[in-house]
Amino acid sequence: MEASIPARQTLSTIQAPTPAIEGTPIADLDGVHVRLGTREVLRGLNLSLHQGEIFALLGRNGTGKTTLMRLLTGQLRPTSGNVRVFGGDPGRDAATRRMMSLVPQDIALYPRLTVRENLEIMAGMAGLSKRETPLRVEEVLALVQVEDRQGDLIDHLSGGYKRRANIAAALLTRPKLLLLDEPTVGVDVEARLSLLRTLRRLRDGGTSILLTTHDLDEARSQADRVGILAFGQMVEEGPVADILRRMFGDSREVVVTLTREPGDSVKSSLGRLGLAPTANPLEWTSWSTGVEGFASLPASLRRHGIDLHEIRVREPGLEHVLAHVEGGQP
Ligand SMILES: Nc1ncnc2c1ncn2[C@@H]1O[C@H](COP(=O)(O)OP(=O)(O)OP(=O)(O)O)[C@@H](O)[C@H]1O
Repeated sequence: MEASIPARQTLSTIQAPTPAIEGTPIADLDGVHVRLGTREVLRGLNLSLHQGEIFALLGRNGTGKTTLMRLLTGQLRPTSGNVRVFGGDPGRDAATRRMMSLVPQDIALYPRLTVRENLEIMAGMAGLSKRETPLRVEEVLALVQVEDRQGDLIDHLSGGYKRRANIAAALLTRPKLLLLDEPTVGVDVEARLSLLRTLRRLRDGGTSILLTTHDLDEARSQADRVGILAFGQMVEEGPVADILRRMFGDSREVVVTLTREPGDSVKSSLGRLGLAPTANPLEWTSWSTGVEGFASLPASLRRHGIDLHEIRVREPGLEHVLAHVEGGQP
């Protein structure tokens, strides 16, 4: 069996340089370092965001995704390095900050007021005039499709509707860059699809969207580009298909499921056949670039007296990318 890829070291050596990315940059982070307390959270991070794209920021808990958002919104200044958004410094320029909105993970609305009342108050706080407020409120209610619930108290809304109302508030100022911290966490499938449709509509209208998510399927299906944050840097960045091609080429993961947990001698045999253990003691994996690589595997396992329950071939996905980059050295 061919087990060529992806031992971590092998992968690092086959990675090609990131190809040039098209699109008008609207935000640039250049060599950004951030120290919080004794921790160096970001260590020379580089990132460009483009106009009219959905960019999904991925990475384990605590890797600095929220920190990066706070840099973009100017709530946090870098310890060193440069942050430019729409040509300005968000830490210094109020005009730059007004061009973007952050949708936090927590619902930032008054629970005992209706959706409409919340939006009217937020419009006033954002500096919209009394004359333009009603029209803009109507527009954002329509954009996030909460018109039918505008008279309900926030407290009485489901999680999905609360999220939509939260996004509606962020859209009052017509931001050119919308940042969302885990927008779909804890909402049901229907609400999630509706939220994602809203984001795509905004993107198609020219808004740039940066969102954080731990949902890899969502990132793959919705984002024009993803960025993977690990060890204080953007370790991978680009369209998912490009990252997968660059990292895995034609390789596919072969997953072997055994009928029972292997003992030491069977484990040695599996290792000799090029299979590596996974977190599930019944599952062993290898990588192969062609059918020939695994077609003979069932017979080989039988010869070693190993009972096979199932053999599957999997396309590489973002979970493989994350496992690879997060297993690297800081
Ligand atoms: N004020 C602070 N002082 C010290 N450390 C901090 C401070 N704020 C955040 N941190 C640490 O910085 C790191 C990055 O935090 P951040 O919230 O940006 O991570 P994250 O990727 O958004 O995490 P999650 O996925 O859990 O939301 C974490 O280890 C966090 O504990």
